[in-house]
Amino acid sequence: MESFQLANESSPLSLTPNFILPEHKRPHLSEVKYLDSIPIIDLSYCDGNNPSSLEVIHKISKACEEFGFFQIVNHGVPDQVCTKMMKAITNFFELAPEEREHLSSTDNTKNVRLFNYYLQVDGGEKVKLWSECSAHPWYPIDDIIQLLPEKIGTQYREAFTEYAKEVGSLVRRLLSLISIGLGLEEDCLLKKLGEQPRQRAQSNFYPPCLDPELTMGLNEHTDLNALTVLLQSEVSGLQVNKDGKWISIPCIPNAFVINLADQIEVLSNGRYKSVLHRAVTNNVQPRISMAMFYGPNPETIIGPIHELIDEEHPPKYRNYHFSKFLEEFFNQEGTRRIVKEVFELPC
Ligand SMILES: O=C(O)CCC(=O)C(=O)O
Ligand SMILES: [Fe+2]
Repeated sequence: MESFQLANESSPLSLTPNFILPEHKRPHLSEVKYLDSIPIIDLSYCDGNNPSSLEVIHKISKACEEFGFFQIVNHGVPDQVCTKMMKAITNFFELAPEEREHLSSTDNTKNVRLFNYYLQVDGGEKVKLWSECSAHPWYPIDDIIQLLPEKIGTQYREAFTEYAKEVGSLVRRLLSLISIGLGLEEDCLLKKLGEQPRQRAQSNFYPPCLDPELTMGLNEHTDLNALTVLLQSEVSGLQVNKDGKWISIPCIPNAFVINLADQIEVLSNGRYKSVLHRAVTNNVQPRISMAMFYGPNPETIIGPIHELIDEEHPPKYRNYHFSKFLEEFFNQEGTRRIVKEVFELPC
């Protein structure tokens, strides 16, 4: 790949000191585990109340308790819909910097924006992360299309419209399987997350880096929404924290990585986990991922679901408007965010 230039920079990306993390923030790649990974769940025979569905629900429930993450195969989203989406994102990040720079903004209240994460390290200095991210809502798609150069606008519109429709159905299906796994009515989580959900897409581009040990693509974080459906290119880089150790997530063609985010941890009263994950860089190939975030509307009240509270399981979190959660999340920009903990009740 030719050298990459971040949209908000004036020269091609290189490993200058403002990208180099202090020792204790580095990925320490030699300590990462490559063998045990998150469960891979086949959704082929999972519809209605047949015995194989119950088995799948059980696997999902176990994965949600133990890992907060799983991959799904045979999920019903046609391969070509995913391929087209990946191609459109690739073309987007291949635009010349001057064709993307008008999208670049540090204002995190902007609906559509291109940005580069940073980490505030000791002494207040900002270290940039080795990635560029583009975020926009699922609907209306015109919010982003009108800002894209004509030559990729049509392609992006077609790819994303189809992709968002498919992922939307998949999310509803997953939310019902997860609800059943929690012993709830199948539409419980969908209803709790409410009308007009906050649905945002984020594509992440990680250019190759000369020394992946010195940089991070995305710093460790949990997702702030309820459920994330992640599509990744055929290059690994995603790592999930399990019992304090980082494990690498293998790339499986046409699979999705599903991760539970903070609002499901709260709704499930801590039974299902929203787990720390991060993306590391590599020195060979660029990597692309797209996260489809599904969360509540800012006006929605989130708190542990009544049916999941009893004497043995007292509420772990207080109820809050999701807007308060968002406010706290954005206030912690640049740090290793600790957001859901702010809403925890004393035990
Ligand atoms: O690139 C990845 O695999 C992870 C992306 C991610 O965690 C996110 O966008 O929240
Ligand atoms: Fe994430």
